[in-house]
Amino acid sequence: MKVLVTGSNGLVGSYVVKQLLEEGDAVFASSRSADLSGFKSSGYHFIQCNFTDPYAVHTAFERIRPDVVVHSGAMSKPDDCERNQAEAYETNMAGTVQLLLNAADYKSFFIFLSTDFIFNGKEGMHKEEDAPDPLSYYGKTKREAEEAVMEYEYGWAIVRTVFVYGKPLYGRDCFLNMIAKKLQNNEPFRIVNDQERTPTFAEDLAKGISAIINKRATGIFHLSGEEVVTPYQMAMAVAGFMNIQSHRLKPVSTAELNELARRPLKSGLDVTKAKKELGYVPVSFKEGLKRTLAG
Ligand SMILES: NC(=O)C1=CN([C@@H]2O[C@H](COP(=O)(O)OP(=O)(O)OC[C@H]3O[C@@H](n4cnc5c(N)ncnc54)[C@H](OP(=O)(O)O)[C@@H]3O)[C@@H](O)[C@H]2O)C=CC1
Ligand SMILES: Cc1cn([C@H]2C[C@H](O)[C@@H](COP(=O)(O)OP(=O)(O)O[C@H]3O[C@@H](C)C(=O)[C@@H](O)[C@H]3O)O2)c(=O)[nH]c1=O
Repeated sequence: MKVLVTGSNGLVGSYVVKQLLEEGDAVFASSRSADLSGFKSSGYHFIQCNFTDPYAVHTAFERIRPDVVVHSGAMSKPDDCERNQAEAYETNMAGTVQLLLNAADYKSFFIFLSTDFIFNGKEGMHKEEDAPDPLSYYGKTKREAEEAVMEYEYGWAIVRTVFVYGKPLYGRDCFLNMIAKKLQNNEPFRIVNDQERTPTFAEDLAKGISAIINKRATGIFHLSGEEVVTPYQMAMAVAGFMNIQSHRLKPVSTAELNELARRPLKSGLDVTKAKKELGYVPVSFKEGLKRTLAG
């Protein structure tokens, strides 16, 4: 099976590529910049492509003729999206439409990575059918892209996930590694403690996406962890794992942190459907943390 994975230089894309290679698929990894990975297997191919460029996307699809597209590429920093709204729309919405148009030519099965930030976070533990109400421009672009995906005729799945963490395969640190470095250097850092999340271990997410591909499961799926924690609680778990009692991490409120993009306060996702229909079994946060930070 030939799978095109966009966003392969990112945290999520890197784990999806790894998982699919392990399963023996022909993986066409794609990012805007040059390949960061060290993947060497014969099933691995890299295509540098800006998916907002219609000609580049057309050429890539002509070459690959993918059976499946996993669209993980995005402008994924909510504050950047708030600041540069035209670029965020072009990347997250128009780029997704460009990929959908080309995927239709090859009747590829299309999987789109979306986010808990499409919800307003008033209730928390959202189910797939809950009404979207994004608070940030990032969330709005992802929701509009979801709506475009739902119009696709040849089989689609939308995977919503939350605060993904895992040992970086390459590329930038995840939140947990970033906190570990602050602790090691005894740096001061203010961390929000009134936002609830169900953080997602990247390996679990990649396995869930693979199950969707193998079952050709269509519709919306929530794939995240099951435990509700705040970023400050996550950071304290890192300190506990590292056995550091004295540190300069400080809990703050959302109002005090005063980030540019509004974030949902209660944003956990309910994964009951994925457990039932995909056999999705996420690890505990404790286990995910251990596997992220261990040697
Ligand atoms: N990380 C998280 O906690 C969560 C992520 N998500 C969603 O999951 C997906 C992946 O997130 P994550 O891995 O963290 O993202 P990253 O920011 O780590 O990676 C983004 C990837 O997208 C690529 N990309 C961005 N713009 C373009 C473009 N115009 N053309 C081609 N490639 C582009 C980047 O390429 P390059 O680096 O080469 O520029 C990079 O490979 C996103 O859709 C995000 O919205 C949802 C919920 C939580
Ligand atoms: C920079 C900073 C962040 N934080 C918190 C806010 C946030 O909860 C967490 C991580 O910060 P980030 O800005 O990376 O994450 P943030 O953008 O809030 O997280 C989101 O990412 C996008 C892609 C999603 O779709 C969401 O699911 C979600 O995980 O750390 C602090 O507490 N203090 C700080 O100084």
